[in-house]
Amino acid sequence: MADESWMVPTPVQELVAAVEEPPSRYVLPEQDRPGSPSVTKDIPEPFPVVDLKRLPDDVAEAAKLRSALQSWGLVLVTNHGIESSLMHDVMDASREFFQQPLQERQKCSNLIDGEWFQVEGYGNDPVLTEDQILSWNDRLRLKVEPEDERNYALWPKHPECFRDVLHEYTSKTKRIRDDMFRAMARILELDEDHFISQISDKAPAFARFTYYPSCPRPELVNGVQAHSDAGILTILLVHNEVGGLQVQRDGIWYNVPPKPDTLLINLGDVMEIMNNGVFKSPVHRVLTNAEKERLSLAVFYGVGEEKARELGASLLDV
Ligand SMILES: O=C(O)CCC(=O)C(=O)O
Ligand SMILES: [Fe+2]
Repeated sequence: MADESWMVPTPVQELVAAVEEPPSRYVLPEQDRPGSPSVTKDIPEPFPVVDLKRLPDDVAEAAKLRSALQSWGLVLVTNHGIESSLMHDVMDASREFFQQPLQERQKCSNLIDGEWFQVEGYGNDPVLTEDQILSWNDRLRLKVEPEDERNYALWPKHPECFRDVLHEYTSKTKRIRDDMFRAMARILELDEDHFISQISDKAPAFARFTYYPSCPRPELVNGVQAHSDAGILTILLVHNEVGGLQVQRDGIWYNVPPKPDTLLINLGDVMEIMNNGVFKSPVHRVLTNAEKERLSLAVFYGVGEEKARELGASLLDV
């Protein structure tokens, strides 16, 4: 039988302990490496930070949001309704999960029979071809919406609070999603419920916890390869403000500065289609770091397959 072990790489967390250099499967072709030859800059100040609670009544705040979504497709939000203690709790729970021995983490594995990828669970993203360049991260991906489709068998049992904390966190991010929908509809002079009414109660959402171990040669690899998110919008929380996220515009990569207690919201491809391209779905990537590990939690909101098909969007992760 053909050797198909390439389909199931060793978790990066285990790899780092064993190698001094990233293995060739992680090394980017020269032209795609961070910093070369493309230019990297810091996002020009002031980077858009929007107060979510003030959006409905404050024209200046809404103008900031419009400009951020038109020029970057992403925005940092404050006053979003998630207490800083809950932000810490969800990240601590995630860190505790990744700190467990491999055998424990694999109880949530995204492989069926140790071989076939499923969309949920712990591991790496699907490896589709033998020459695919791998990303320097391990992740845990869980369906959080609709709630009755959660597969709790894949949710970590340790730490014990994991389930409750993630539930509380995602019930709040859903409210943020809806606040953003209403704000975008108002900006576009549509009925306030325009976007909300198009999204069914059965629309899916996934939480993705990503762990980026520190990398001995960050200039050779990507933490996450360049991509745009497929769905409607993504709400991102980064632990301890470790940088690394970059967004591309006009061929230039810009560093996105993380800020304490803020969430980063970026739009996805389906949203770009739904608003006729006024607001962008940004191409972004994550770089690694020689000194620090990085931990993030992204909650991806989609429209569901039926609506995506109607809109002619890609059916992946919607
Ligand atoms: O970890 C991050 O900062 C972003 C990850 C990301 O872009 C993704 O998972 O789609
Ligand atoms: Fe992304």
